[in-house]
Amino acid sequence: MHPFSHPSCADAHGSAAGLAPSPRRVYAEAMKPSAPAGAAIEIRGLGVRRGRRAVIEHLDLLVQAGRVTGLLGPSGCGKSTLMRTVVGAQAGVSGSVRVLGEPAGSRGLRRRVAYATQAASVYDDLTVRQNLRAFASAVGAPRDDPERVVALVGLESEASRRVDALSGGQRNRVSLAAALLGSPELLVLDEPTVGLDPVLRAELWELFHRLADGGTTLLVSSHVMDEALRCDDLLLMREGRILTHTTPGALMRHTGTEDPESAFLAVIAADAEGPARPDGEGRTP
Ligand SMILES: Nc1ncnc2c1ncn2[C@@H]1O[C@H](COP(=O)(O)OP(=O)(O)OP(=O)(O)O)[C@@H](O)[C@H]1O
Repeated sequence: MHPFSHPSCADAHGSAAGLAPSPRRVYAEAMKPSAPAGAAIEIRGLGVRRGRRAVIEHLDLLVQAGRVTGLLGPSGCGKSTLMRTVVGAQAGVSGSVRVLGEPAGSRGLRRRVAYATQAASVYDDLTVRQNLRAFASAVGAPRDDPERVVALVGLESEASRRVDALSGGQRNRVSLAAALLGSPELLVLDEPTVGLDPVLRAELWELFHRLADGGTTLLVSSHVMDEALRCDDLLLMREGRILTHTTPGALMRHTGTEDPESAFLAVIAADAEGPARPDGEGRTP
């Protein structure tokens, strides 16, 4: 994996065959995102145990290639665990997790997948440029790639500064820049916009979409529900489950709410209405 490193079907809700669809089924069908061909991440029957706890159980998920998929949910719901699983860095995993057509964590994915963790993994006693040169060499990125990625994350004026002299948000952007080295096909970014002001946050989301337009797949976590509106596809997660896999537009339309926070609450309420039916009418494509 890249040094950073590169280091669902959600619930089923439906009516019995031959009967008019229930409101819950209509809701579930409407919440399905558009499904362009090609899944970058395919997860079947995932379970993850951390210590004695089952943190994720029976999770199925397809993440479409070339899109920005947001993974949103409250603190402790399992976002980081799911991301670590996708990059092959999580122990205690059962089920099938395939990434770009290969088992998660395979050697063949080393340079194709990049992961930026919540805590910036950079050398404090090196400058931004020195950090990026070191990581570029580790992943076999082109020689001029450090300058390219520094510009992408808007850190040109800090490139000669030591990382320990940077703010928390700037350090995180160094980490993000490192993940961009070598132009990986899948970027897994754990809360990349934490600690950033609104302008920088908006710029980073623009960057994510530019990368996706160029064919990169991005899985981006956040616990700030407002960021949901910036994603192409949305995964709303709670207590180790994907409650729904949708798009921002469909989420707002079908919950009839005016803000993502209320929409999330509406999804939780709908989920609590009844048990899922194992009839394949899931919300995930
Ligand atoms: N090392 C660990 N050992 C045992 N349980 C853990 C460990 N790390 C996390 N957990 C538990 O796993 C669950 C999921 O944690 P995870 O870090 O994946 O959540 P998260 O949604 O990313 O949270 P946050 O937004 O706060 O980062 C939590 O209940 C947490 O307590």
